[in-house]
Amino acid sequence: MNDLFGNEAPEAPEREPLAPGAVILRGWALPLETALLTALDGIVAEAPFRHMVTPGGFEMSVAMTNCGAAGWVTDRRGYRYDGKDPESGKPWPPMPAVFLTLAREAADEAGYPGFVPDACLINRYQPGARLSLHQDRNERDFDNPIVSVSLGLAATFQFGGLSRTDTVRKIPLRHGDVVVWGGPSRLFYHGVPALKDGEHLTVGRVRLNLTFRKAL
Ligand SMILES: O=C(O)CCC(=O)C(=O)O
Ligand SMILES: [Fe+2]
Repeated sequence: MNDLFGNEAPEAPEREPLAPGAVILRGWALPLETALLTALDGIVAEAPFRHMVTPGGFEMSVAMTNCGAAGWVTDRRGYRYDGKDPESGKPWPPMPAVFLTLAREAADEAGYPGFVPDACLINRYQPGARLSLHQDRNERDFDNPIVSVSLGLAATFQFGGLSRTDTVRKIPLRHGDVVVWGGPSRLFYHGVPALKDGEHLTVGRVRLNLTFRKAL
């Protein structure tokens, strides 16, 4: 929206209810864009993106890395959180302050005050990459919400219910959007169908997604 002088006025981010306990905060991460992307570069320099293998032996199309005390990993042995990057044997890079602030403030805005994540899974979708319908359930307890930040190319987010066969809503997620789900929707099925090709002005030909969890 323009102000009286014809300048872009900073708008209050839109809050879009998604399901009981779940909300989309449109553009919530935009003010932190540069700080987030700079911090991400530092993480990826230490712990590069890699395509992990599912317990069933399939290579994931989404490339992943982590920061924080715990990182989500998958291999032939299963899905789990691990304090160390299996590629390097070293602890995952620490969670940057700007990540923590963003996650805490978004959770607070969504009605989950006091959220202190110890894990941030970083997903990189190149055109064609997808994440099939799943629940986030490798965390120790489900009292804390999931805070999910979208950067770069737009994607469709599928959000269903507690059962895999529940009706799935399809919501476009764009650069800077944040989705928070917890409470009654903490274990709702969700996924991302194949990413459409495109070019994002600052991020390039890719979508990045950060999911903040309290894993331990
Ligand atoms: O990329 C997304 O928007 C969702 C990511 C996700 O569900 C996950 O990493 O568990
Ligand atoms: Fe997920």
